[in-house]
Amino acid sequence: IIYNSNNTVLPSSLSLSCSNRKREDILESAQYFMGVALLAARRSRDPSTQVGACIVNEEKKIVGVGYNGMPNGCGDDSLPWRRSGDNPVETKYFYVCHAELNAIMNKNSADLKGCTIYVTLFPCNECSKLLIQAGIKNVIYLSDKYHKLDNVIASKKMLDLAGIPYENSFVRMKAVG
Ligand SMILES: O=c1ccn([C@H]2C[C@H](O)[C@@H](COP(=O)(O)O)O2)c(=O)[nH]1
Ligand SMILES: [Zn+2]
Repeated sequence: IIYNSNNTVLPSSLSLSCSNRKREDILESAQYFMGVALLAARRSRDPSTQVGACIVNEEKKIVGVGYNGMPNGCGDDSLPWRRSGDNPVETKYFYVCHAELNAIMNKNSADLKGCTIYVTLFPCNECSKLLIQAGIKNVIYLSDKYHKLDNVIASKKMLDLAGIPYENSFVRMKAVG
């Protein structure tokens, strides 16, 4: 049975021609997984940078999704979202849980060995430590806007030493076509 967008059943002749038509614009899997990461990022309350992460296992099944947000139970607006202040305790950086951390904590499988993470921002040094220790084997990222910051330089150093490749998703999609 085929339904149209109003949830009414289509006549059989129409449904036949619809179901026979080959769809040309299906999402390639890397686009799909980064799309899930981008959608997760839209849940973030961070006013300046919203990050989403989607962890995928070797069978290409999503096993964890997360976005940057304040720790559970801390309230949506009880902690500051400011980037700067006289005292670092008044900024977000001591509190916010990174998207990668949340994706790992949200995992629905026993472990993450051999998984790939799709993440909208290049992982910081703390997240790369988590990814390495969790057994993640690949990082696909979208933005590298903080590539000049020491934490990202350190992050890449650790990923390199651990033999974990990282790839920009635009480059990857071009290669896949
Ligand atoms: O690996 C990372 C690095 C950063 N984030 C989050 C943490 C913050 O909420 C923002 C960065 O804020 P800026 O205002 O751009 O400094 O991104 C993350 O989730 N994962
Ligand atoms: Zn991080």
